[in-house]
Amino acid sequence: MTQPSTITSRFLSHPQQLGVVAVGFNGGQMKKGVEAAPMALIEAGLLTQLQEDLEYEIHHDNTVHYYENDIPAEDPDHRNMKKPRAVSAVTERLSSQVYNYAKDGKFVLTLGGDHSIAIGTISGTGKAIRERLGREMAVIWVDAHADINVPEMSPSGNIHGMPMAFLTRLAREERRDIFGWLQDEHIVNTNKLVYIGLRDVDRGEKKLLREHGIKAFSMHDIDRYVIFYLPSSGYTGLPIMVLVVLSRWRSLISAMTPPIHLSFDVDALDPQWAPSTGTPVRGGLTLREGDFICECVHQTGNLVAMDLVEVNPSLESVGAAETIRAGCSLVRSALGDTLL
Ligand SMILES: NC(=[NH2+])NCCC[C@H](N)C(=O)O
Repeated sequence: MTQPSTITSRFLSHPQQLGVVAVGFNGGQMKKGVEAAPMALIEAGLLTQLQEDLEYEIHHDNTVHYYENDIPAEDPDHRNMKKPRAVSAVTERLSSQVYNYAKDGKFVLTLGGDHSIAIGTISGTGKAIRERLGREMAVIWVDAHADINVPEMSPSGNIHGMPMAFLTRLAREERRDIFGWLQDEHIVNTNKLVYIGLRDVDRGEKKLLREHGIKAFSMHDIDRYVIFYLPSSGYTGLPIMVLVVLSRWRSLISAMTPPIHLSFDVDALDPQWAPSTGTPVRGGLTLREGDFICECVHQTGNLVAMDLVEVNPSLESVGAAETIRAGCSLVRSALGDTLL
């Protein structure tokens, strides 16, 4: 039915080896259920598909990590952050789990969990890439939200809205137990960050994106290419968006020759395709557009790691299965599955 990827990986020494980390963590936000996503994705057959159809050699401890022993009993708010010590301890542990796979030149796939876990995954791959290749990694963040709130300006205090602020050092904290463990080797340069799919960006975040010249393709950008190119062509919307965004993207990506960590929040998809998520926002990507982004990123040959986050199977009874299926599809596309 399918076959392994034909794309040559530019940065992995063992591109067919897949390190998988299953992170059942929900402490970056307040809704229960997101911790069940890794098990739901695995039960839906994701790892089997990667192994059997795409011929990956899976390295997984067959455990969903809930990090119970890392979560402190007492965790009062700090600088407007909720559960700061828990998120810090879990992401610190996760960072070394991801690093251990990435340092061997394996691809690392992390199944979340809420998006706060990206503090762990991206810091772990970033450190390994610096050590292995002596270069900085780029991050493609596909999401309805920018998740770059500095704690004081966050409207919710939920850390899943802040990971990119800590990872770029726009937010800093000296306390070791509250992200003070993040070192230079873990950090992402703001000029190596690209957003896709944004449509719910807080006021303070908009200011940060502007001030730091952070590249972002919002849903407006995706719509614009469709509308501009539609009248002059016989194609329907999607292929045109594909053509235009692809060409925009190709140059962006070749300019961005660094290794890429793809952090995909399922809420980048429209709730029509992925309703079972904690902070859904209407007007998002179709499933095909999401898959297409993943396919393009795979085709660069630069991809070294992927996170899939914010699937929450308990929020919707009917929509949960659909959201899980969409999540599986995104991961397969990023790992080289093709339609033909
Ligand atoms: N990963 C997510 N779903 N993030 C949603 C963040 C929502 C809002 N911007 C906040 O900071 O609270």
